[in-house]
Amino acid sequence: MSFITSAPGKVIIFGEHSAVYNEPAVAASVSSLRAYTLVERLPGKSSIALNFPDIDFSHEWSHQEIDKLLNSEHGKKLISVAQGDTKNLNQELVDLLDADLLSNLKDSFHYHAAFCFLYLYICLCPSVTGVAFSVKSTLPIGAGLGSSASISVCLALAMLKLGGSITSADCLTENDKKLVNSWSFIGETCIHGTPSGIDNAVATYGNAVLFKREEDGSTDFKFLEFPQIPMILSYTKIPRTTKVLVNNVRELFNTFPDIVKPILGAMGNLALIGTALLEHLSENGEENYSKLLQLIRVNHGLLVSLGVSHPGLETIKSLSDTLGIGETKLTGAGGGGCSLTILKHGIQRKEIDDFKSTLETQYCYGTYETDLGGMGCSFVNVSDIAPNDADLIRNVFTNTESSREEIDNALLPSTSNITWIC
Ligand SMILES: Nc1ncnc2c1ncn2[C@@H]1O[C@H](COP(=O)(O)OP(=O)(O)OP(=O)(O)O)[C@@H](O)[C@H]1O
Ligand SMILES: C[C@@](O)(CCO)CC(=O)[O-]
Ligand SMILES: [Mg+2]
Repeated sequence: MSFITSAPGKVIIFGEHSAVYNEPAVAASVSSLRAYTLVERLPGKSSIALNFPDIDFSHEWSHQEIDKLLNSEHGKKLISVAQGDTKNLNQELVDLLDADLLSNLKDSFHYHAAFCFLYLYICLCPSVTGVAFSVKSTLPIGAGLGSSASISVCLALAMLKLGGSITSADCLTENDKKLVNSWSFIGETCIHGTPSGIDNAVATYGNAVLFKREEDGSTDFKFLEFPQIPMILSYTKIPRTTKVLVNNVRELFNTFPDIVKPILGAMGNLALIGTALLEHLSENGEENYSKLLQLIRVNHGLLVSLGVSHPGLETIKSLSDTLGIGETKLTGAGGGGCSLTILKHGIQRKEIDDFKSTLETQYCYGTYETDLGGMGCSFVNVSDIAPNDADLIRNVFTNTESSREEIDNALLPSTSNITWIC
């Protein structure tokens, strides 16, 4: 029964934060940055173990601890209600998990990851015991590239398989992906409270989407096709959490609704106009491309007005302006984390390298060049991997120090020997 699940990170091109207020937004998966979850039997044990080496956290719940919850009348009732609701967390179940299974973790940095894991486990495969889940990711964590959504998708897919809701062997069906998307939304809700659902939708389906959350909590999205856009992702390494930033915007909204609503509405319009430009990027000579760049600048300005930028992000923006290489906006929740610079046409490699090396040497920031789009969630059975490769993979999951290159060589769709099922 050993298998691995995987899901990509994402870049929001237009509409972070406004997406939470039901405005349209555009995002694409990042093909080279992904999370992976290895699911294996725990020989001779009946506990449930989670191993999150990226955040230096592991935990094991005994069968007895979990059974106490599963066998109580109150617990059974709450679980059955929660199993039927993929829009909201069941607060009574959350309180029970907090009091019983998460009490030692409540105030720790690890709480939200453990909470996401446990809520999904209790809803999706509570009778499965004697299993270990190990999560490894090449995404920077808490950086705006959807690390929380990619682990939520990996865990939801793994647990839906273990619980028997997903049985497909050769490909994931539309219905399978719908289940993964719905339950990873619940995982995202555990981690950051009020997600729009855009990050988990992109991590589930891959590609690029125009996304909109509706008033009733349902979501609507359309896949977009556009050519690769030359871009650089810069990572300030300034930590922040999406939960806090989304809450800060909520407070601003509540204080000045008449001011903040039109800003969010402008972002939504910008995402729609940006979509039309992306879909016709190579038409009208340079006109559509330069309009796209203008919209990137406007979107960043609107995000600054909501208070979700950071001096570190402004450093990147001001360097890209000074060098005249393109337009920069923060991406994801902001407050640190990453920015996205879309390069002007005709920029030379040397100019890009100057930009990157200044950020890396003067500010110790990281940079990524990655294509957008590509495969969403996927899985592979360990029995279908050549024994040598399987050893390499186990190493990656057990060695807390494994580098991005080692993880990519062992697991990344484009560089490993694995045939992922998607
Ligand atoms: N590899 C990982 N291992 C364990 N937990 C992780 C991992 N990646 C993400 N997480 C969880 O997700 C949290 C970060 O999620 P958060 O939403 O704040 O940032 P993000 O998803 O990286 O950025 P954004 O939401 O702006 O795209 C971490 O604190 C942790 O709880
Ligand atoms: C800030 C936000 O809009 C994007 C985070 O990547 C939150 C969300 O949409 O869930
Ligand atoms: Mg997140």
